[in-house]
Amino acid sequence: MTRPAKDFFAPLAVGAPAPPREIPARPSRAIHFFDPGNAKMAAKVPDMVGTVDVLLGNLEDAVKAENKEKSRQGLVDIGKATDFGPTQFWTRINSLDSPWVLDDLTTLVPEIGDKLDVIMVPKVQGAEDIHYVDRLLAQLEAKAGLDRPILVHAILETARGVANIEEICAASPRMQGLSLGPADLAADRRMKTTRVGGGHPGYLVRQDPVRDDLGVPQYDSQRTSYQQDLWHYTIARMVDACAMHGIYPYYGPFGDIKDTVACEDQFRNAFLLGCVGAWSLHPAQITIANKVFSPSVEDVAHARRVIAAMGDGTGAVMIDGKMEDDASVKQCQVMVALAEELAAIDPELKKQYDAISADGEVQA
Ligand SMILES: CC(=O)SCCNC(=O)CCNC(=O)[C@H](O)C(C)(C)COP(=O)(O)OP(=O)(O)OC[C@H]1O[C@@H](n2cnc3c(N)ncnc32)[C@H](O)[C@@H]1OP(=O)(O)O
Ligand SMILES: CC(=O)C(=O)O
Ligand SMILES: [Mg+2]
Repeated sequence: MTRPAKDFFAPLAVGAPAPPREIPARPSRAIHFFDPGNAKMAAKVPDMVGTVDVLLGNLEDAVKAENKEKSRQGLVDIGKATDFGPTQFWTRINSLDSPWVLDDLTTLVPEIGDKLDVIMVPKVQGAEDIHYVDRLLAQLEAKAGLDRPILVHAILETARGVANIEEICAASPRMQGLSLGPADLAADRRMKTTRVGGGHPGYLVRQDPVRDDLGVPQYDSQRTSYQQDLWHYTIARMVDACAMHGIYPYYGPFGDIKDTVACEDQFRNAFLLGCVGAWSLHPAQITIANKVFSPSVEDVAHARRVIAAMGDGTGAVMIDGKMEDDASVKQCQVMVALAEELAAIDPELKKQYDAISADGEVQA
């Protein structure tokens, strides 16, 4: 059950910081996963600061059971030693039914709670999971004397989690966003796939058969087929639930690291539908996410042109043969606002966007 409005923003423990009234729109095009217990990966973290929007120390799946303590301690060491500058610092804790999660939270909050921006909670099933984390975080924050609340991000990776999506988003003012967990979700739904995200060649639609002169279908005729997106439904639900609650949706992992082309396509589908970022499992995927989740110069130029032409934003104008009105100007404002947020943290993008005049002309 949701708390009544008068209590929704009250701290859940005496001395805990006040929960946020609004979740800031911090750029998070790539949430880059690393195992803090893996010495080679951990050594790369300081140099990655500033090159990626989010660095996430992963403690859950992909960390072997025998290495859980080592990874947790590695995360504490990295958190203490690193100045994260403009880069956000997140972690993915172990699942709430695991033997490790309590130690994850009771270690991380006192040790590096002042550095952690967001805690990602896997396999969230419903509001009850967020309520548990919310109260425990408040108690730990109060005990540690933190003055800033840690935000919470839920991974949707069970059918129940997807069915309860709205209540999960609404469960706490700490809720920062949702990620798709396609691998566990596929298993939980009993989908017949064996991949970590991405498409499947068998999930397609096929053109109707050609008919002969008598109208008889020629089933063995050449028929084009089009692969479909397995994740469209879930991402679309996530986008609506997040937009309704003022929080942020993310595509999750794309496991075929070598298939950079399909990764870019999958990320772009998510970007176009409304996601703000995706996960990166390997350094090569940071470049892809940064490219895809940054609006192109052409799109920003067009958006500025429409905004300039629309004056106070009402009425209708014709630009390049297309009707623009109040609704298209709002889309253009979304594009320009994102470009401005990204320009503030990405000097290369700033240079590109600065070359676009207020009325959409691109200077050479
Ligand atoms: C379904 C889910 O839950 S998804 C989320 C959980 N999964 C993860 O977090 C996986 C994270 N990524 C990884 O573990 C690794 O990238 C793997 C296993 C996929 C591939 O690792 P490798 O075989 O070492 O890849 P590769 O040889 O291309 O690595 C090149 C270099 O990048 C480093 N590297 C690879 N992945 C990462 C990473 N995520 N972060 C930082 N450095 C990395 C490697 O250590 C290697 O360093 P070196 O040049 O000093 O030797
Ligand atoms: C992202 C994740 O944890 C999954 O796909 O299962
Ligand atoms: Mg998972």
